[in-house]
Amino acid sequence: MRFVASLRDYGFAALIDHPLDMQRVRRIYSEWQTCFRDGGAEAYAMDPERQDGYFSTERAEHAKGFNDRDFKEYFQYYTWGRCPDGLRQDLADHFQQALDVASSLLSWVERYAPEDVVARFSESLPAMIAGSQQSMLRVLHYPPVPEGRSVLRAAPHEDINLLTLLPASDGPGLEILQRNGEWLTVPNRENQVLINIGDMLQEASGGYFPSTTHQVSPPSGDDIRKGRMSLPLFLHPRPEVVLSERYTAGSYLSERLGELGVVS
Ligand SMILES: O=C(O)CCC(=O)C(=O)O
Ligand SMILES: [Fe+2]
Repeated sequence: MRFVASLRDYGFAALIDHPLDMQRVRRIYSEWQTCFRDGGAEAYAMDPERQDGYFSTERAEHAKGFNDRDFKEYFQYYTWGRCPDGLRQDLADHFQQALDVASSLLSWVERYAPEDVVARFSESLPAMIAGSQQSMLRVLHYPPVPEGRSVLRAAPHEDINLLTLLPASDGPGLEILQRNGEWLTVPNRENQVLINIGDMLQEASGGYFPSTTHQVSPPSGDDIRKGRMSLPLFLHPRPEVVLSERYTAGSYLSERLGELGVVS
């Protein structure tokens, strides 16, 4: 099946035909753009313990191994977390719909993975994320690049979680690192949804599914003064889920968050 083959080869796959409401995604972009611009998110400053809320450009993570923070601001939404009232419904609805899609995708991954890889999974992949309180939706805004400054929008990194669902952004910039060491620009088709493997699925599959390095490059040419919005959903297993002999999802996550400069 081509979807699973692409995940195996690239760590990424694109879905064109899917049930996600992309009109809602575009509405989320426009309403949150306003919220970030008006300072409405600032009342929800991120909680270092719980990790929900608003991360300003000063609080944003830096990729593992990088000292400079990415030039971005974002809001981390959890089903149990804080959110401005008027913006909650769309996030909650999108979260639920994307979670359902992700569950189906994970069952495909399992169906088309080789037997010896499936035998490693301590439970079925959809069951790992079912009822998890750790899955998180991130409303991301990359501000226009200030004149004369060179910034990283998202430095090269791998996602920590099991699987990520990334609906089309409102602008280009995403690139993935190919096995030949060259960056590949991912076409930003309006209604597509990208799926990528995170480190936890790489760990649980004994490396069969690669967690591919990706980055968001700064804009150039006419786009230089444009901001960019995106909306990744990071699917996390329940903390007690055994990923491998070395890690549970919980032990893995706390080790990795320490590396991102977002927990004290
Ligand atoms: O903004 C994007 O397109 C990708 C964001 C991303 O890779 C991340 O937040 O982990
Ligand atoms: Fe990422």
